[in-house]
Amino acid sequence: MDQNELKKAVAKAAADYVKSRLDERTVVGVGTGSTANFFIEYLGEFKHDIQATVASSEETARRLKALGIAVIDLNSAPEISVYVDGADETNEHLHLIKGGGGALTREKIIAAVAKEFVCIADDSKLVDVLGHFPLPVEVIPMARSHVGREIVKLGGDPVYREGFVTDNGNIIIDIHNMSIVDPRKLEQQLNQITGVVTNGLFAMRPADKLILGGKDGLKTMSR
Ligand SMILES: O=C(CO)[C@H](O)[C@H](O)COP(=O)(O)O
Repeated sequence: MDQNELKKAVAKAAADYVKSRLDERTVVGVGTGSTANFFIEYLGEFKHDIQATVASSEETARRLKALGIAVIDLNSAPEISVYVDGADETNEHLHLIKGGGGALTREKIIAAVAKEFVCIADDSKLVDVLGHFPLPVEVIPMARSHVGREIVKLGGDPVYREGFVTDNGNIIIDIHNMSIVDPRKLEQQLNQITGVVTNGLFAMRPADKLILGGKDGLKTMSR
C-alpha cells in the first residue's frame, strides 16, 4: 500500500469506530489535512446518523457541508464525544506535532474539549524523538520578530511561513532543527512567549488513541 492507501485505511478504521459509538447526542470533532479528508469522505457514508460535527478549519467545514453533514459552532456543542484528526509526527506516548496545514489552534481547542481524541496516521509519522518535522507556532502578526528571537533562545531555527494566513488571521512560524526531548516542557515554554497564540505540540493533551497504518496492517495504540 502506498501512503495514500494507508491514510485511507486508518480513516476507514476511525470512521467505523465513530459509527459504532454514535448516539443521539454524539458530536464529532473533525480534523484537517489529507488523512482527515479521507475520514470526512467515510463520514459521508453514514451522514444521516450523525447529529452534528465541529470542524477544525474553514476547509474542513466546507468539505463537511458539501457532503450535507451538519456543522455547528463549538460554543453550541454541549460536548464533543470524539475528535478524529491526523498528525505530522507522533511518539510512542501519543505526544504529537500538528499544524502542518496551519489549523493547529482550532485543532487544539477541539482536542481540549473532546472526551476522546483519536489520531490517525500512516506509520512514517511515528518517531522516537519529535522534531524532525518543523514545529508550527501560530503568532499574532505584530509579534513575529519578537517570537522569532525567543525561539532562537530556546535553541530552534524560526522560519516564517511566507504568504500563509491562518483561519484566525494570524501567521505561522515553523521551528526547524529542534530535537524535542521534553515535549511537555517545550509546549509550555512556547506558550509563555508573548504573541504566541498556540503551538503545534500536543503533549499536555496528547491523543488518547492512535491508529497507525503500515505495510503489515493497522495497529492501535492507547494511552
Ligand atoms: O495538523 C494538521 C493540520 O493542521 C494535520 O493533521 C497534519 O498536518 C497531518 O496532515 P496530513 O494528514 O495531510 O498528513
